[in-house]
Amino acid sequence: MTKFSELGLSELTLKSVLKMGFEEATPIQAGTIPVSLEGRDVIGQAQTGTGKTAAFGIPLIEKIDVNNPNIQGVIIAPTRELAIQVSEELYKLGYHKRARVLSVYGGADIGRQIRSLKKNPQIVVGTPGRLLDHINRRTLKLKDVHTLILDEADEMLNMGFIEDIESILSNIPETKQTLLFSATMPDPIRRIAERFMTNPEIIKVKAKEMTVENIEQFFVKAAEREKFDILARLLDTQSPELAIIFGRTKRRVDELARALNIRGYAAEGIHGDLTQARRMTVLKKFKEGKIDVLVATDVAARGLDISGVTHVYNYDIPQDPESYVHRIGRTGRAGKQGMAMTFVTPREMGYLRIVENTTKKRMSPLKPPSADEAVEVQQKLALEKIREQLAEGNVQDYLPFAQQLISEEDPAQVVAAVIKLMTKEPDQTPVDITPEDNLPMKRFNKGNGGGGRGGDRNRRGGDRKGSGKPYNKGGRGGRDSRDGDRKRRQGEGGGRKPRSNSYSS
Ligand SMILES: Nc1ncnc2c1ncn2[C@@H]1O[C@H](COP(=O)(O)OP(=O)(O)OP(=O)(O)O)[C@@H](O)[C@H]1O
Ligand SMILES: [Mg+2]
Repeated sequence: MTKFSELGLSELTLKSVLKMGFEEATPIQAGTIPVSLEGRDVIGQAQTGTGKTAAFGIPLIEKIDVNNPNIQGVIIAPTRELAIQVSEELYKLGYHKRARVLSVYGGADIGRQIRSLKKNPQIVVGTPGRLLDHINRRTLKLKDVHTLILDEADEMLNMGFIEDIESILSNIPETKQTLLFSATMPDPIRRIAERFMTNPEIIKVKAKEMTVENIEQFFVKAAEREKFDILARLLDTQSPELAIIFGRTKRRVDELARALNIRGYAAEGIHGDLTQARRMTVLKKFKEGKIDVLVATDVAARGLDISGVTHVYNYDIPQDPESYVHRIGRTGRAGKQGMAMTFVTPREMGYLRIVENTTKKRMSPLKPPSADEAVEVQQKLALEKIREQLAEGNVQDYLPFAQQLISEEDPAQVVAAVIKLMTKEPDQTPVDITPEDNLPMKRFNKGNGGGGRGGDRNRRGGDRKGSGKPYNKGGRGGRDSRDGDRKRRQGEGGGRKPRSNSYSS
């Protein structure tokens, strides 16, 4: 175990790190911080929730010259919410040093961002589209940038952001240091990444499995039409503190959120077609526990660090193993426990095996609870609440009513009625969820997923222009648009990408 005090950090940075409550460096931090401080290019790979943000953030803060008012570090992240979160963490890491950090992302007032840029931030965290927009408007001056960081690098290269990233890169001095981090780094993507790095050191935290051990992983085999009732029962029996439910498409997310509301759950959806204001409100409510179920597309799969997420449900099995790793990684962070449940239709079992082969971890079959079991758990929860209230006392104001009821009725009947009122009974209100097709049967041979992405109903064919380069054939046009402010371009939308299922760990 390495303590932060042993990493040779400056006093001010160390003070900020300790103020954040970090004492011991996680393995990826201990592995990459010294190499990054030497100025080497680094590719860092470690499991979800193991502190990659500080792993790249600390060396960057160390390298900021606070007497230089110009931008010195640029961090690119695939989604707006992640850009905001990363900028907040960098702000904390640079708190005592007084490093100035700004986030820029689509869907927000560009005029205000331009005014903020004039206040001389030293670190800018942004989504690719908006960063490029600022470069084109000449509102982002990059001549003093010495560090470029790509968080979730594989995702951005995979998504068709490669052109944007190359354009951003061409505006940054060649002498810069480049750092790339992700929990997943498929070989073909890593090779692309290495193209724009100089002799990078690859630091991979060795782990038996690609997912963290403290997430219990289950699969639920169910027909498409059964999924929703099973989900509701699972929510009732597992009583998550906070849960994220991932759906395949935006329509799916909207329908699930609505259906959950109808059945009495405090749920809201988030996806790339919502306004940025709406996305932020929903996320804030979730973080504050005002809603306890967040329904999301993969827009929320990468990087988001929300404490209290105890359960992740994959209502639809993800199409890539990488997506699975990141989705379930929203729980079980920083050493906490988590549970992940993945629904799979009988015909999609092949996908489940591909995921397992990649993560090197088997999911256990989970028998869906029956309606009776779900009620029983809810009744027990009601009892528990009553016992807690009794232990707390402070019920004298209610005693006269209690005495009145008991004088009129059989006491057992009275208590039974109270428990019934407090029990969330199974709600059979019909809900409307459009069935999704099974993912297409996959033909795959060793090391190559090879399958199409035909199952995605929401494909936006022309999302991004293909560049003719490998891995950029329309990117993930079919998936959620991460940086939704970008102009839709004309172009091929094949969405096929060669994919590797083999990892060298
Ligand atoms: N050294 C540390 N000691 C204790 N907690 C830490 C330490 N480093 C980071 N954390 C906390 O761990 C959590 C996860 O960190 P972070 O979001 O950086 O993970 P990550 O590796 O980037 O995950 P992902 O792959 O999902 O992006 C955060 O809440 C962070 O504050
Ligand atoms: Mg991260």
